[in-house]
Amino acid sequence: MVRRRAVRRRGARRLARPARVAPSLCAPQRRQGLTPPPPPRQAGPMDPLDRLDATIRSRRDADAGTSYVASLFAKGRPKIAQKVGEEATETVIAALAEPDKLASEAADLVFHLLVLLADAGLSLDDVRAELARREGVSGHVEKASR
Ligand SMILES: N=c1c2ncn([C@@H]3O[C@H](COP(=O)(O)OP(=O)(O)OP(=O)(O)O)[C@@H](O)[C@H]3O)c2ncn1[C@@H]1O[C@H](COP(=O)(O)O)[C@@H](O)[C@H]1O
Repeated sequence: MVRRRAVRRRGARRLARPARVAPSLCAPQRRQGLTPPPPPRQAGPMDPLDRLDATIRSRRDADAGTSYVASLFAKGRPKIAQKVGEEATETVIAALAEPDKLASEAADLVFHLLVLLADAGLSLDDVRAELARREGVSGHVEKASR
């Protein structure tokens, strides 16, 4: 009887302890990328991209003499689209020849792309929604289903 109670107590202690996974099982899993990714960073007013997107849309009726974004809107969509093309080319050149300039060129590209989206009445949220819709579907799988 005394022995059975001791066994029961040991069992309860074992249940109360958090489950441990041997480190030898964890490490290879992490290396193979099988552990879940960290939670996504929350977008919102503190995100520089969201702030930029809002600033760009707020320039729609601004003075083209004082606002570069307003001057782009005033020139029209073909000119904005041309700027996106130029910045994309500069980004590609940086990636291949001047990697230290890649982040800066990518910022120019994203900035002009946001202006183009705004001119077409779209925002970063529309791009987010499209990317969310695609989430988890491999490009290979999507292509094969066409
Ligand atoms: N992030 C940017 C940003 N990135 C790049 N640029 C401008 O984009 C322009 C690109 O220069 P280019 O020589 O390629 O183009 P360009 O001078 O128009 O020459 P052309 O194509 O006309 O020949 C430069 O004037 C850069 O300063 C930007 N201008 C503004 N912003 C952001 O937009 C906000 C609003 O800007 P304003 O509308 O000017 O108040 C700013 O507070 C910034 O946060």
